Amino acid sequence: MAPNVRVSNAFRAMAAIGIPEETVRPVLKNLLNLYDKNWEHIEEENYRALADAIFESQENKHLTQSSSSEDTAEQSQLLLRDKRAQHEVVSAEKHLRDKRKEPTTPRHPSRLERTEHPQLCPRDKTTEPGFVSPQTHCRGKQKEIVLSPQTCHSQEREELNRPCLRESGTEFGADSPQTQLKDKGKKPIPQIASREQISNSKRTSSALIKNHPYNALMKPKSEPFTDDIPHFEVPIAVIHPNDSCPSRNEGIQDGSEPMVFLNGNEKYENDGVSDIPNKSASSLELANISESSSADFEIASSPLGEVKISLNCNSALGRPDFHMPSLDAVLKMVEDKCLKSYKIINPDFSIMKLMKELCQCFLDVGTESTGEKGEGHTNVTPTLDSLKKSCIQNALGPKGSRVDNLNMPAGSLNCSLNFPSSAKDLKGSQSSNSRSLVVVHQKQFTLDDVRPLHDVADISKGEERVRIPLVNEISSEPYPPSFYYIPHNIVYQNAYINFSLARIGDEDCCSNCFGDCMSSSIPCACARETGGEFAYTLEGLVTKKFLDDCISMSHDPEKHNLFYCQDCPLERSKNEDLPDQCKGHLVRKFIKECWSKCGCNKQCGNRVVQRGITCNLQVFLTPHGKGWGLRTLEDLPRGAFVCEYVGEILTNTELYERNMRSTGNERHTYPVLLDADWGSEGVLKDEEALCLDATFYGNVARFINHRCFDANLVEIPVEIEAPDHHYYHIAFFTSRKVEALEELTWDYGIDFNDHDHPVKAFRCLCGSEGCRDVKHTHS
Ligand SMILES: C[S@@+](CC[C@H](N)C(=O)[O-])C[C@H]1O[C@@H](n2cnc3c(N)ncnc32)[C@H](O)[C@@H]1O
Repeated sequence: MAPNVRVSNAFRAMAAIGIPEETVRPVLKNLLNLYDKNWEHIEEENYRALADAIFESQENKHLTQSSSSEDTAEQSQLLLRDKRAQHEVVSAEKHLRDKRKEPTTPRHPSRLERTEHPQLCPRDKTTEPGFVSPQTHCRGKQKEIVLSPQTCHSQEREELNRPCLRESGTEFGADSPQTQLKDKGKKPIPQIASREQISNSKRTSSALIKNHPYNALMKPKSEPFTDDIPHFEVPIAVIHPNDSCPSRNEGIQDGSEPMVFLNGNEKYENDGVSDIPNKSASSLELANISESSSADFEIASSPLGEVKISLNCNSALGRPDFHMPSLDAVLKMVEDKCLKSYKIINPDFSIMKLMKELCQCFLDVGTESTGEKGEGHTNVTPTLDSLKKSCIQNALGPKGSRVDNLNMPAGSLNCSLNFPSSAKDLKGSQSSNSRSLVVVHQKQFTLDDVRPLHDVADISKGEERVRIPLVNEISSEPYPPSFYYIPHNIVYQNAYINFSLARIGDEDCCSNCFGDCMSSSIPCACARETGGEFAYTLEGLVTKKFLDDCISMSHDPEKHNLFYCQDCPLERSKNEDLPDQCKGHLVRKFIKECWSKCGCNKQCGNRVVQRGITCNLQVFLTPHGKGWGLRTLEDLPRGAFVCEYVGEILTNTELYERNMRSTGNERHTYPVLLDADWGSEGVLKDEEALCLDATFYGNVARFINHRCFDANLVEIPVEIEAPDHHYYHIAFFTSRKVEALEELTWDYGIDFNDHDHPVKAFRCLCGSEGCRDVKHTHS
């Protein structure tokens, strides 16, 4: 083969994995020199040697920040000689093949085109809103993590690993146990994947990244770092363990002596750090694991269990070319190195997880050495909780009093790791033992602990078109539990929703309409789903017939169609090997609203739910023990839209994982299953079997209390953006005329007599004559 063809082929192969020609060129040149123009070595295994050399040269470039291309070339040559034969490299061809594999999903037939669901049967309440997936098995699998011995420079950093979130229709990577489950049985992940490659792929196609083997490497967006806390910089105690990870090193730390160096089980003093100002072992413990003379690795902990990791790279000192690298770049490089050098193929691997493991190890070892670990009432919390505690600390005044209006941005749980002198004022949350190591008493810190208080003038914080005030006229209970107010649903992580315009066929939109579709004498294509008639009246209310049908479905589900999945996602996630039979899903009526591909305007009468809340609502403390509730401040006619049920969109498996992790008092709302139209989709994949959870992220609907039978709201599925019927909006409409100041209620569909249900139902205080919580009503 002619050399120029071979060069082009090499460029093409590298381009396929996202490496530009200008990056390839100098490395290829060096490689050819090194291999004496022996192309076979370069071409074998899909240019493995070349890709390897490029990655290493780039890593090296990051490390030294050498701007000279000659330097880079020299470094690549050096690296090439030292190249490890065992490295595995992404197969360029495979990657290219994967990239081409865009999933295509056929348009789903409209409801009218579909065949009717034949089976009729009594309703099973476990399929109702209020049903929480009952899976309970635990999947706490320990990861194998190998620490890279290579030195690197980093400032101290913390990251709070909040749940990964993305706006509906956008994609963030997976970084969760769910991914493990989802990817179960799939091929191992190729071991070199830069974050750029991932995000490039992401831009190419969200559908692609969904199924992309690299998606497990993508991490939730990092929180801002806290990187300049001077009192962490000098160690109080220094540990030199034999291991790189402080595993079971039974070192003894003596809190009465602030400067204690530990080497394995040996203890010796070091005067060099004894005069650290403003330090006290009771407020801060710090271990320094010095692996080599070139780098120090420090871990600090506070009495609250907060842990800070710091890497000091001595070799950087005195180098004129050194500049502070971006932490993201450092983390990315370490992840890449770990993946390449140590062949870590756990799809969940991330350097932040490794750091957290490290913190956990640090605390484990620390508390183990006190001899107090293992008692049922104590627990050393991992970094996440520690950080949260730090936030609480910041939220408290000098004597532990709450500081109102803590200025913490919504959407951020991150906070700096400060150790205020009042740390000890947090009585009950922690204690120090005689050696000043910290034992944190088991306390479940929830969102309530870390979120700022609500804005009583508008609980939506300006997110809605109307203000939604909060009042408490009956007790001193100050605020409802904290949550993030979101006006629109947000995908938690793995839920698959495709909002692409290309998927909306001509029969699913009215591109030829203009102005208000309702003013036309002939209903447009968007009315097709509702039998050729709009579900809304000219006044914007749900039509009587449509509303009656929906209310009847809610009251007497057994009189309506239930669809039985052949392979029910709910049962599948309970027991993958031997799933139970589907318990049935109610086939509900849909409203289909006009949307962006339609020619009408935003004021079109067939756009009600998407315009958001328009009536005046108020969150209030209910008088009879139901907690907070929602009421209207104005009279509402029958069929009026009140609000949507907004929350995180989770897959059924994710909900199961969440339920497994949640503690009883953490759950404030009921997840709602979006199973109304599962029958139209054939066998649903887990990422298509969706539900909403408004516990942590939600809107005002999370305050709507349950009422058996005669609730004044009814929920109606509304299709807006996605013609795929596994995703729709849940909208609440009034089922009758509601007067100002009446509490708004909704029938959660709970079967209070189902004592086998994994989620214990609350004691119903709805007061309805037809209350289904018979045992409690009559006791
Ligand atoms: C979606 S939340 C409603 C808002 C809630 N009351 C609050 O204070 O945040 C559901 C929870 O409210 C309470 N709740 C709702 N309806 C109730 C009822 N009819 N009787 C008693 N408690 C009720 C239960 O604790 C339930 O778990």
